[in-house]
Amino acid sequence: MSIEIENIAKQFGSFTALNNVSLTIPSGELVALLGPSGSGKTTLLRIIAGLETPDSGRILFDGRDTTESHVRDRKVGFVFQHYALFKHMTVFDNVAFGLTVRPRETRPSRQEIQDKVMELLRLVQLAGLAGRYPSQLSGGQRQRIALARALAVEPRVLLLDEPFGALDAQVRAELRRWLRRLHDEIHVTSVFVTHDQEEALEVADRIVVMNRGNIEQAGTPDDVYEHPANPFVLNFLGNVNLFHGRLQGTPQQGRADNAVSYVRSHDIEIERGRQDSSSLPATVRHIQKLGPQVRVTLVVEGNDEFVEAELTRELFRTLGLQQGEQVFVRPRQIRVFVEDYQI
Ligand SMILES: Nc1ncnc2c1ncn2[C@@H]1O[C@H](COP(=O)(O)OP(=O)(O)OP(=O)(O)O)[C@@H](O)[C@H]1O
Repeated sequence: MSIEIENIAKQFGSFTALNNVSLTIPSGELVALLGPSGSGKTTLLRIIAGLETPDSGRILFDGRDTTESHVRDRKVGFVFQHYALFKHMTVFDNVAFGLTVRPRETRPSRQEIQDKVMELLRLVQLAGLAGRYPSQLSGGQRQRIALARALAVEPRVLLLDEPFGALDAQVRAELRRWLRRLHDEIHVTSVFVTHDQEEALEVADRIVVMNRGNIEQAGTPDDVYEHPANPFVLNFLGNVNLFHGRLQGTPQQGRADNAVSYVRSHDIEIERGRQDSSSLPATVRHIQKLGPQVRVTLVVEGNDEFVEAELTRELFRTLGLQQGEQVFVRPRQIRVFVEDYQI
């Protein structure tokens, strides 16, 4: 089912949580709402769900206005960060819950419920744990059960609010790959909230970058990463360096005086000798090893601007860099934005 978000605005007192937000989510897409804390992601998700009422604007499901319809009638499935499984019920009963509480006329038979729950447990790869209680599961398993429970009622839309937020990094990474595969199987239109750019880039068909109640950009992961619409998006999707009024002789030459050049840390090359005028002399200030990567902080000569470069360990070893050394930095890919924008 497609979702259209039309001019949604929401204030909390004098605070603008959503500022006339519009967005179309095609049927079957997996969309990430990505943004810093307080940018309005959860508020938008709750409005789509019908848990919150917008001050103005409409939400359409398959072209039909849902603004006035009750949460119950929207056929929305939810998964939240903190697993809200019923502690006193087994995994089986948790997943069956949405079906067993249906009024008698629409409730499936006992056998149908049994088949459906077991099918869902197989889908989330936990068929062997039907008899366990939530306290006997790991965090990742609980989230998969929460997802099976949300899917049991065959939602037309699945909404996930930081579903893996409370889990450790490794489980998170596993679960997001799993969610992607699951979505490829079931194709239910899904919207998930995250502040983790890696999660959004890896999982989503489309990323909606939010900031202060506005949508900064919506596009495929490649789009937003390769063609960020503004410095906010660029900065939110990776470490960047700013160069104010430097980098003469580079492609942005001749642009406005207030133009600022942005270069991602992994697009900064470090050279032993100066190749041409696009290299800037710099001193190595700090070296930090981060697993397979090495982050090198440098100070560009002539001003006090710090530049961060990210290199592979291999390249770092080849260069044999030492703290305090003089080298040259060359920005590989430069993006220029006129400075009327605050990150
Ligand atoms: N019921 C409420 N009453 C008052 N202010 C609220 C309410 N709900 C949200 N807000 C405020 O609206 C802003 C947006 O909140 P929201 O939860 O949508 O942000 P978010 O992008 O999901 O952030 P996070 O990643 O921290 O959950 C926040 O500043 C929050 O404090």
